[in-house]
Amino acid sequence: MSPPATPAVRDRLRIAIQKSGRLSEPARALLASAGLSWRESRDRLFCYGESLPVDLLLVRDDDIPGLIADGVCDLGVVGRNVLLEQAGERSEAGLPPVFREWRALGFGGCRLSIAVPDGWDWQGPAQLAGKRIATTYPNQLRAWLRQQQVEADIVVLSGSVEIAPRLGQADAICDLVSSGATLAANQLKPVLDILQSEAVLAGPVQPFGDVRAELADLLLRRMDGVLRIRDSKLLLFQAPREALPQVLQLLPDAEPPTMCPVDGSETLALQALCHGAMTWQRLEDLKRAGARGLMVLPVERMLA
Ligand SMILES: Nc1ncnc2c1ncn2[C@@H]1O[C@H](COP(=O)(O)OP(=O)(O)OP(=O)(O)O)[C@@H](O)[C@H]1O
Ligand SMILES: O=P(O)(O)OC[C@H]1O[C@H](OP(=O)(O)OP(=O)(O)O)[C@H](O)[C@@H]1O
Ligand SMILES: [Mg+2]
Repeated sequence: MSPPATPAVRDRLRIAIQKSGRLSEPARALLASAGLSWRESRDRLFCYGESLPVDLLLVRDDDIPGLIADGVCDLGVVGRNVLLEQAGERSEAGLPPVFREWRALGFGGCRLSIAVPDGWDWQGPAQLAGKRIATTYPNQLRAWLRQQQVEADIVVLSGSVEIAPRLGQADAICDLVSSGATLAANQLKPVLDILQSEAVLAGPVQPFGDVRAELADLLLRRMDGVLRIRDSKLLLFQAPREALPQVLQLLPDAEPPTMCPVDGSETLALQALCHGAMTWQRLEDLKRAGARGLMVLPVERMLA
């Protein structure tokens, strides 16, 4: 691992995202929603920013924290699991922190979990004492074992961790779990989560000392706007004035609605920005409460 480089003065911001994999498309979609567009290079490893001086570097996700540490990239979209693992590696090596989580991005959700063979009668972490635990996340596992005051052997693997107990390489594992299907297919059960992970925007610990600070601020403000309304919907409908209390009770997650009378009648036309899920059940409840002509529209952007 190279020492942190003094960040070069640059007038463009460079963001690293996963080239291909789980975080690749959602990361691009999020950045595009924040108004970024790019001219793709032929090798598709570098995309030149057209709408703003913000370029993309397409890389393996594991390389992203190191690229930030080396000052090659300014920001990156990476799983919290990867970011913390590499932060742990630096800290074990006595190196100062150089990257950190700037924002949680709400996709790529998974857990880093301890899993044991189905047949184990799980009593708690003390049961792992003296056992071999296979993982690709040795730094987080080591820190967690230390916290639990449990001494166990960490077997570091580069992949296919779930098969280790069946191959006799380990007694338990510590790996990413989402649906749990991979564990089940390998006769393992999750017993403890040591990390809740999701994709994050990672950036340097030290603020940028040049024009990149303004660019990063602008990008963050836009991303926050996108994240805030990602699941929001604009609800349009009409309702008799007398039904208003019941209708509004069904919209606790809405911004104060805009209302206007329809042709001087006792009917109101309403427009409400709702941040929670707009399920069929909720629409049916609204209709029962007196709402008519309900229309649910997606919201693309919002400036606070
Ligand atoms: N089963 C899962 N469900 C949801 N998210 C996951 C799952 N597995 C991993 N992730 C998240 O997605 C990130 C990227 O996973 P992916 O499998 O695409 O990475 P990879 O195989 O290491 O890719 P690369 O080729 O870039 O190294 C993980 O670091 C984690 O944050
Ligand atoms: O709980 P689940 O929904 O089954 O997901 C968990 C699996 O997903 C990831 O593997 P991936 O499919 O990316 O394979 P890889 O680790 O070999 O890249 C992770 O390493 C687990 O093995
Ligand atoms: Mg990887």
